[in-house]
Amino acid sequence: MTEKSSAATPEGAVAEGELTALLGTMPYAVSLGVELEAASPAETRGHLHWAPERCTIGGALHGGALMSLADAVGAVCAYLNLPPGAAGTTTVESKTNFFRALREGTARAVARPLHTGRSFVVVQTDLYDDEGRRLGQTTQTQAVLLPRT
Ligand SMILES: CC(C)(COP(=O)(O)OP(=O)(O)OC[C@H]1O[C@@H](n2cnc3c(N)ncnc32)[C@H](O)[C@@H]1OP(=O)(O)O)[C@@H](O)C(=O)NCCC(=O)NCCSC(=O)Cc1ccccc1
Repeated sequence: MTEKSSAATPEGAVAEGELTALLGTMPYAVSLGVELEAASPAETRGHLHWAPERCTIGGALHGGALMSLADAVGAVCAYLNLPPGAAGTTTVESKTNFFRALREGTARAVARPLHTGRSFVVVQTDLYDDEGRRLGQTTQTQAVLLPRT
């Protein structure tokens, strides 16, 4: 995410009516089918429904799709934790463990900040199935982008 909008302040949650516009700053996530449910600095939630065209062999949701879900939800969480004066954020590192395959239902992402610094925001995103079983976990590092002069 490279542009600050007036949709939210780092102190507060994003209004429900602003979630679509916020996700719309990431067209790839939108085209994949990621949906944003709630976004605040403390916790951001989103989901991606299982679909055959999002699968790899054996009907398992593709790992890249899960990473994309985690990255999009994590990026919003990082954005909401940017320090004053920041212009935006971008992913510079990401690591995912896949604990179980998703073959039906919905992958649900819950992102929380691990570290909010002047240079980097680190976000941990847990991925769950509809039964609350953990599908995986992503830890990503987001750079704090300053305005270009
Ligand atoms: C199977 C295993 C790898 C290992 O499981 P463990 O650590 O030993 O854990 P545990 O024993 O607790 O079992 C947990 C569940 O697994 C089931 N199960 C166990 N063994 C087998 C077996 N031999 N065969 C089948 N299933 C087996 C087991 O029944 C249980 O389910 P249940 O409770 O019965 O319903 C598991 O961690 C897994 O499926 N992870 C997700 C992998 C995944 O979906 N990756 C993404 C797609 S790849 C991709 O897209 C590439 C890519 C990536 C990134 C970017 C771009 C591209």
